[in-house]
Amino acid sequence: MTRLTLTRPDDFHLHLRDGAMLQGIAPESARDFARAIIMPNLVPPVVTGAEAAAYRERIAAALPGADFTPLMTLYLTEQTDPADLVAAHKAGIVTAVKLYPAGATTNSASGVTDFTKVAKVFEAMAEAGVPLCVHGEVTAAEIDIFDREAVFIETVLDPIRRAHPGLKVIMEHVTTKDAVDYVRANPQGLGATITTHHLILNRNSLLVGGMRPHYFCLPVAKRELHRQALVEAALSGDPRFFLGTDSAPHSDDRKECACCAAGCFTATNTMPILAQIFDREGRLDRLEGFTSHFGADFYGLARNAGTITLEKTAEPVRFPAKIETGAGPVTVFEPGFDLYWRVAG
Ligand SMILES: NC(=O)N[C@@H](CC(=O)O)C(=O)O
Ligand SMILES: [Zn+2]
Ligand SMILES: [Zn+2]
Repeated sequence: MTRLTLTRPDDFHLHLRDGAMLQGIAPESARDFARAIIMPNLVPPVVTGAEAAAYRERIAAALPGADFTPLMTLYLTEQTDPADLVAAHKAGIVTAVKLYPAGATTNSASGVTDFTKVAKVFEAMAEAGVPLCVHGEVTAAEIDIFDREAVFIETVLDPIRRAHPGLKVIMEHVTTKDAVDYVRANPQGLGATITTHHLILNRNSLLVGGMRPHYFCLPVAKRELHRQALVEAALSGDPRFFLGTDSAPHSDDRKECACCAAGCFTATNTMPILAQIFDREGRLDRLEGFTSHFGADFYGLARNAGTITLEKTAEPVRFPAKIETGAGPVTVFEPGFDLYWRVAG
């Protein structure tokens, strides 16, 4: 197959940042994607309905004339007001709520430390049908960074889901076989996003031959067997696994330094990379479900009406190495193999 027309895709996990960075990188997502779940980890974070509405306006202003709908999230804190959250959801301002364990990742200092303090918020969300997006890593210093997702599932996520069986949960950017198995074992109200880069990277990619800051993200890439489990889940056609790129731009000066920021920037070339991966595995027929149907279905959103067409090329396709922004250059994710797919329109 050399041409493939798909329902326009959605990105169910995206960082657009703010200010000059937002201006520079938002068009990279709006080109291929119709909608995206916008992460709220700004500095300071987006915690109220009013802040989400104002952020949505700034995103719209950065994308004049674009056919792109930002789906906003609130950053859950121990002070979150359930009434404000539910009202913002009812008003169509907020689509979901994001849980960051305090200190787990970039800009997560205001996250939750004591999960019993947000029980009332979870109750209100379950009642109103507001989904909870979860950054699933524990942060205790004694837990090895490669084990943090698996330990989170057992010690935090599973207890929350048992206490609030009506809560719809999305495990964001899953990186382990443990997470894939947990989703499969729990058919009710549980989904997971998979990123583009975690389908490609294992921990060797990050560390062998020198440290690669542009491959450093959180949760960190794991052993090869985990990457294989993610590829298998993404290609399986199981509708509980869908695309959330976690495209997370940082300017090069924040990546190429002694203590580099976590995040891979994949907005520019995600669709060609995914086409290549699905094609290589002989499963192009499953790409549309993963990128354009399953996430919308899980969130209870209508599927997009528009389409995009992907085209297979004879020669490798070149992408810009960097996107220049007013906040500095941002390096585009380099998959480590030639790409023979491009978005034709
Ligand atoms: N994924 C990352 O490595 N970084 C994200 C935060 C996140 O999604 O955890 C960011 O905001 O930069
Ligand atoms: Zn995260
Ligand atoms: Zn993220």
